[in-house]
Amino acid sequence: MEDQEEQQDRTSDQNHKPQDLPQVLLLKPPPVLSVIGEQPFLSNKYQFLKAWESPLPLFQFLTAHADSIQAILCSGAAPVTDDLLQLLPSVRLVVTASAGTNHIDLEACHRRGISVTNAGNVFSDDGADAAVGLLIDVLRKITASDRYVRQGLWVNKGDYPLGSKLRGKRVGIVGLGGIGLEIAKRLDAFGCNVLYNSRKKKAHLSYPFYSDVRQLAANSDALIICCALTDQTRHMIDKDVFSALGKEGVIVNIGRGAIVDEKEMVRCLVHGEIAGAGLDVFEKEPDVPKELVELDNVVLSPHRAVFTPESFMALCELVVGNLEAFFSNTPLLSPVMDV
Ligand SMILES: O=CC(=O)O
Repeated sequence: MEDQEEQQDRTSDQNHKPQDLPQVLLLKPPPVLSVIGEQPFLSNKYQFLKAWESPLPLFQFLTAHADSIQAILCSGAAPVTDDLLQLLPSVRLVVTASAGTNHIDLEACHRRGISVTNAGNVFSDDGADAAVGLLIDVLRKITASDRYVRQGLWVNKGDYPLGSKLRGKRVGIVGLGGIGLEIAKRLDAFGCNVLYNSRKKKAHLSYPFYSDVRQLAANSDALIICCALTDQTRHMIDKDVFSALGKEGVIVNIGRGAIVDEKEMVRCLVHGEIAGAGLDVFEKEPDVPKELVELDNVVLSPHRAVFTPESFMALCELVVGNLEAFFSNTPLLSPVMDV
């Protein structure tokens, strides 16, 4: 026999015709949807409107639904610009399925009274694991020596050159947010000396703070970039930072490609002005400068540092939680901006 409460719930669900429900716009499928599927996101409080499934040109599609779209679910693949928001006057919430918010015009959201949520801390562990993994890989030449063995060079050419020890290294973390703090914890356990640069000194932490990223680089053997991409941080890791890091220095970037002056980084790597790099992010993804592909002291990864099925499950709960909170007028779970 069917549970009576459930039957009542279903009856009340049926009273909402989908066309009556407020709509959540998706311009492109965020990666979490492709991995987890749509089922966990379904609700009787809102309806997903998937732009890519419509035969209409985007502009027409958006104007047709302009009054009913109250929220946008986005990811880095589909920017939320002022022009887009201009077309959608009923939008009051932007939920991004990412930690980074550089694809959202935050100033326009603020001006238009639109709240924004992100992935909060759900990616912190995986992001930190990947960052430390890339650092160890570059220092100990793990994927490079894997290639050496697979190509039969161990037999033909002899022993592979030694890598460098992690313990005792001075590692400068650029951006001590959720991911940066998890990186610091892991590096503590590996016996590294952690130092950091951040917007502000964290009063409760004893790691040495450097307000100038060049000074941080000058005192570090490796730099790990995990800050947000903003107007202030774009190309912050430049020629001067690389020269301060020096010939033995290693850079790891799991933040955003454009935080680093990529041309300059490639030049420094090609000329041996820094020792190596572990890179999950690039300026023009998915394009990776061909020089990097040819360098054995560079480890490359396709912007996957923070993604695991487990982190996607947690993200799914958070996204649904934020949408449910918004539509039931309760506090958002991971606000970046709550207006
Ligand atoms: O890069 C991934 C994210 O910002 O979540």
